[in-house]
Amino acid sequence: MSTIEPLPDKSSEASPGVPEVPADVLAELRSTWTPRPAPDGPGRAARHRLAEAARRLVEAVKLADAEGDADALQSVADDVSDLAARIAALPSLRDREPNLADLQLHERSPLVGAANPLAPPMELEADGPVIRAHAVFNAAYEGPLGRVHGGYVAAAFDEVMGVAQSGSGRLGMTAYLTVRMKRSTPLHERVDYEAEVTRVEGRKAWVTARSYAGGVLVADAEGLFVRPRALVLQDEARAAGEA
Ligand SMILES: CCCCC/C=C\C/C=C\C/C=C\C/C=C\CCCC(=O)SCCNC(=O)CCNC(=O)[C@H](O)C(C)(C)COP(=O)(O)OP(=O)(O)OC[C@H]1O[C@@H](n2cnc3c(N)ncnc32)[C@H](O)[C@@H]1OP(=O)(O)O
Repeated sequence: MSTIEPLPDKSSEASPGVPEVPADVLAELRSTWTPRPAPDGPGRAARHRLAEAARRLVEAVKLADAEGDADALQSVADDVSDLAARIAALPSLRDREPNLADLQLHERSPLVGAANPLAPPMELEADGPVIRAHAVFNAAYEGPLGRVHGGYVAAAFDEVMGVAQSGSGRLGMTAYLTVRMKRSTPLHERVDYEAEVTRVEGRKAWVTARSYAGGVLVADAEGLFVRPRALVLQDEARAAGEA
């Protein structure tokens, strides 16, 4: 894979670098995302299958030709509408407290969630300090013809970098994300991502990432993740309680 110059560091302060994160802390944070667990029962496996079928449905709808048979389109619109009503009538997550498996990113996220039909889904993998990911974007993600929409290019980076920030030892929210789109991100072929923390300062973590198609760099990104003040206060209260 080609390497690139890192994006410019927007801070004028001296870089304190990335502190060593204790292995157990890192493992606990990372275990939330990688590896993707097998479904914890037949209900979850069926839900994943449903999401996969819905992905195919969305792509097929996106590609349905308005110049084709209008009656057939009306007819399937009725069917899909009925289907949506049938699914909505099933027991819903709105009706109970979610459990841990429901809350996991790889279950619910719009990028990596196996149960979320909006997710390609991306696959994540921890490789030491680096988070790697890959995805194939179907026709539903098309922006410029044959290429991934720039908003999804950025969203995919946010996800991978959001997970990579666990390399800082604490989790924050995306404060800014800068994506440099050097080439178009192609549809229908595997796109690879890598992301890592480059610098940590208090509750701020800077993360950089790159994406590749066919081994060629297509985009890179820099982001700042900030642990919200309220959570830092909770961390401090917990640490004081444990002391
Ligand atoms: C709940 C957070 C922790 C959990 C993390 C999230 C999910 C975890 C669960 C599973 C997910 C795991 C991986 C996630 C995968 C994908 C991640 C996606 C993450 C997101 O998709 S998340 C949604 C989009 N995201 C937002 O919805 C943020 C909205 N926003 C805020 O919630 C606040 O804005 C916040 C919290 C960012 C800061 O608020 P705050 O009050 O705690 O802190 P404050 O403003 O004082 O800033 C403190 C210091 O950061 C500097 N600073 C702040 N913002 C800056 C900026 N933009 N540029 C440059 N510097 C900035 C200040 O200048 C100051 O610097 P200094 O201390 O040096 O003066």
